Amino acid sequence: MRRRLGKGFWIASGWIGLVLAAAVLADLLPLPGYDETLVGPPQAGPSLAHPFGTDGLGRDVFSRVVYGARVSLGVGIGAVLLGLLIGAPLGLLAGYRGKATDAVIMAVNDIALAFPALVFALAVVAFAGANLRNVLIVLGVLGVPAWTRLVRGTTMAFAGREFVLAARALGVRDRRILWREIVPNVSVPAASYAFLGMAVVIVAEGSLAFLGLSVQAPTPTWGGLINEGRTIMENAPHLVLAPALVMFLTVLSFNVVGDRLRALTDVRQSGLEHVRRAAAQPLPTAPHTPGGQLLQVADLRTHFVTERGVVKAVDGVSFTLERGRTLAVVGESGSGKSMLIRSILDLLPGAGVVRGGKVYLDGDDLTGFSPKEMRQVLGTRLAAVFQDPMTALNPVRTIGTQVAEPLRVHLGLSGKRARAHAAVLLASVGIPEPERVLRRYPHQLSGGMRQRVTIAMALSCGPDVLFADEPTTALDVTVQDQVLRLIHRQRQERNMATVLVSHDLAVVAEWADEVIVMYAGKVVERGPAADLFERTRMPYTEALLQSVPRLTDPAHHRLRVITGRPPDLAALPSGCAFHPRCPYARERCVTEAPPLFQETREHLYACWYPRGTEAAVGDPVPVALGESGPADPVPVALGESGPAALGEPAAGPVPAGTDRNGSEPGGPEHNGAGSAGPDLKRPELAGPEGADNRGR
Ligand SMILES: Nc1ncnc2c1ncn2[C@@H]1O[C@H](COP(=O)(O)OP(=O)(O)OP(=O)(O)O)[C@@H](O)[C@H]1O
Repeated sequence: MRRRLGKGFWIASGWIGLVLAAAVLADLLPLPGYDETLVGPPQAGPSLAHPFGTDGLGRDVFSRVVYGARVSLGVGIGAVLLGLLIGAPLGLLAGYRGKATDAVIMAVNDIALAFPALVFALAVVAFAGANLRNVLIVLGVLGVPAWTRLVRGTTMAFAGREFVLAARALGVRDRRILWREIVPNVSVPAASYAFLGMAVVIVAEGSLAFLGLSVQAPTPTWGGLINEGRTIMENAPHLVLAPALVMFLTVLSFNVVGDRLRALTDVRQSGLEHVRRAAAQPLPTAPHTPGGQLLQVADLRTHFVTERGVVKAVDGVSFTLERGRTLAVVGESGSGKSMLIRSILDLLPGAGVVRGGKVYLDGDDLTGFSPKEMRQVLGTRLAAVFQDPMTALNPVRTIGTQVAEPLRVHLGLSGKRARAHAAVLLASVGIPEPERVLRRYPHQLSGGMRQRVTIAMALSCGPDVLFADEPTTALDVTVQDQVLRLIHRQRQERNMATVLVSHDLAVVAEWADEVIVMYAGKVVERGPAADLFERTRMPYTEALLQSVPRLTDPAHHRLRVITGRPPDLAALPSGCAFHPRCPYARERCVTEAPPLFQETREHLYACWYPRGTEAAVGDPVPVALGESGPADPVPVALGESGPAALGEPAAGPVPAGTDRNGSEPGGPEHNGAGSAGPDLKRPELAGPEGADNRGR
């Protein structure tokens, strides 16, 4: 810290400390009184007895500058504290609550900012009387809008960070999140701004004093001293130079300290697109009766109302999950994987977002839960691990306080017992010397250790379902496997269900029982992992599989990529959203969006011309030459939200050339595995087949 702050910071801090100490201890210092006349010859220059000389009445200027510091620093510190006390809570509220609260607070704030501050200060002080209290109040109140703006911006940036999301996913109350997660992080930029603000207030007070509108004589102030000396400046320049120099050095020091503290903070925007505050209508909800599954998601939709239009980040996703199983969600970046998880956990960003559909946990309709009820579920029955363990942990709190948090919140353990339990938890996820790790800060641990900590936190209250959103993306490859093994082992030991978001198909092939492939917010293929990889039907899934690098590829082999760009979710192409990138697209794909068809009871796909079936016979046919092709498949009776989507058998016939029981279709045209299927049996990607060859 010392090295990063630099020498300038320490010199400036030293100067501020010196001036502050002199101002506070002035009465104890061996100084003549600030209003004691003729302690030396009038207008005498600096000497040993009077380092800053004397003024026209023979008063000691050094003593007057020291006592003047009381007013300048007193007003500086007092006004900044006043602005902070009013502005910071308003900023926290606006930044954390968002929506209407933010709109109202910021509208009032913007009006306040439009006032010409100094003119306002002059008018108020002239009217109410020039004294220390009035000057302090006026300058303090004038600082409120800037404080509100600063704290609001910082709060917003941190409210979108993963450690806040993680705290929310643990069911921690808003007030506690504000105090424990946001305030400590806001305090560093706030401290920086406080120093910069003090410099501004000292100058403002000096200006008022110079105009005779601050504390009145005989109490000296720096601005007042400069004003006094101005008239005899030609004969005694030290009368102006001494207080001006001290004031200059003090203001400079406050600026240097504030600036160095600011450089320590790296508050970036959350990266979320700007969302228009539109009065979005709730999406209709599909009627559905829950069955006996642990987690059931029915027709889940998450739409963002943005300036570019409605972004359908999640659009009608349905699936079910049993205890002890792992469901993998795969897809390119931006396909809606994370939003699906956040939508299930009800952890969506506030403004402009609408959610529809149903989420059932053990038969309980979570979509009907109040925020308070949802907080009881998060952390206890549902838990989440996020991508980057560095951002998922609060950098300014020790591991111990963070791991103990859910234990205190949900299990009501006392500080000591929570800490003891936290050590046991850390040990259970393979962290050596847990007691020592509890005292550490996140940056003192390796990436793998940090992710183990977040997993321990997520598992602390024994959740039924663990959501792991790309838990290994930010980790070294050597650590990735350990973390996935850990999640897998914990899943087995605790009989949890796991939802694993990943874009790494090798990981999915190794660890998942079931797979959902997402494209443009929709499920385009879904089924048991082995079945889906062996009998890939959707060309997008096939393309994803083909783009996985293989150890058997020759050296300098060009990686296969999915051509084209992922679609703009606010302006999706007509028909099948994948058709502009699909080498097999025909006319029907351009005009009609395919529903989900059944390959087997569990294996569903959204494609008019699925791979490895008669419908896909022959070479790719260009869109322009298209026709609707042979043997149209028959959609699942109720689309994704229907019973088949939730594990019940579908009505209606199955596509020609396919087998509802999932047996291998015959005939030379059936490659049976899509073109990518056999690759998944490669030892380097999938390992030996079978549901549980992973009992590590
Ligand atoms: N606040 C928001 N406003 C508008 N659109 C958003 C917002 N948040 C996310 N989106 C959009 O939702 C889509 C899905 O995002 P999501 O984060 O779920 O993708 P992802 O598949 O998890 O990608 P990645 O693998 O990169 O994390 C993206 O296109 C994104 O632009």
